[in-house]
Amino acid sequence: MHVVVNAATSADGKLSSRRREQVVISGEDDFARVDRLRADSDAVMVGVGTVLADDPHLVLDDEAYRTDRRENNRPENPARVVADSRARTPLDARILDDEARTYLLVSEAAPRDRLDDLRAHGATIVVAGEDRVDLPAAFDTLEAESVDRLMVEGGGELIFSLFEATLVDELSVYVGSKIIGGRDAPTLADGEGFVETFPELALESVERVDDGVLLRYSVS
Ligand SMILES: NC(=O)c1ccc[n+]([C@@H]2O[C@H](COP(=O)([O-])OP(=O)(O)OC[C@H]3O[C@@H](n4cnc5c(N)ncnc54)[C@H](O)[C@@H]3O)[C@@H](O)[C@H]2O)c1
Ligand SMILES: Nc1nc(=O)c(N)c(NC[C@H](O)[C@H](O)[C@H](O)COP(=O)(O)O)[nH]1
Repeated sequence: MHVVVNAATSADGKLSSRRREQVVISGEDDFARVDRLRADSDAVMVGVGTVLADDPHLVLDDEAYRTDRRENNRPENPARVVADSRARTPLDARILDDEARTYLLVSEAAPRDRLDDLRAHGATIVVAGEDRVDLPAAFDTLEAESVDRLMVEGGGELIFSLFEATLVDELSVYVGSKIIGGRDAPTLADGEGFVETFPELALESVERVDDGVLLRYSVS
């Protein structure tokens, strides 16, 4: 599976404020680029922290992309994937509507009755890992479901885990021209952090977009 991580950070590397509420960092052109990336993917993934903070919809904005996918015998929208160890996704989350298929990756620690409720709201449950989602195992299941190209939209906890598990092939970061600050504000890669060996990136391109900079890296 090819995994592309995309995120928008402030100039000081934050994904949002210390209140963990969504901050709009991208401009119009960057959001259009994100929509294109989604359209080119079989599935779009976030962590449950992002579902709880932003309630994202994760479907395509541009009708032309939907039409194009339909004409190519693909689902109108990419599937949605949430890493959600304890099945905390709210039953009224926007990702549970019927506009796209939604996979919830959970661990064995997720309460059974909660999983039944989420299934009844249309979710496809994938159990992988004892206490936390075992991402490599869950990705094998997604691959068996024809997810060959996965786009990850954050947040920082999930992105760190993906780098830790060496699952990332490409990273694009839009760096917007604002400062958010806050030692507890989420950054691009949170988690435990690396201390001895660090994932190395190869810078592929640098481009001015809106009022910021788009950095594209491949991961060796
Ligand atoms: N600017 C951006 O591009 C952008 C993108 C997405 C999110 N955000 C912001 O990021 C914040 C949310 O990020 P976050 O880091 O709190 O949450 P997150 O979205 O990274 O979700 C983390 C949660 O995922 C679950 N999870 C399950 N298995 C996991 C695993 N193996 N590794 C890691 N997590 C696993 C855990 O419950 C964990 O708490 C919000 O404030 C949101 O607004 C910004
Ligand atoms: N590219 C990008 N630029 C931003 O400035 C920003 N705040 C996000 N945040 C990502 C987060 O996951 C959002 O919640 C989804 O981008 C919302 O997606 P929807 O429009 O609801 O489909 N992403």
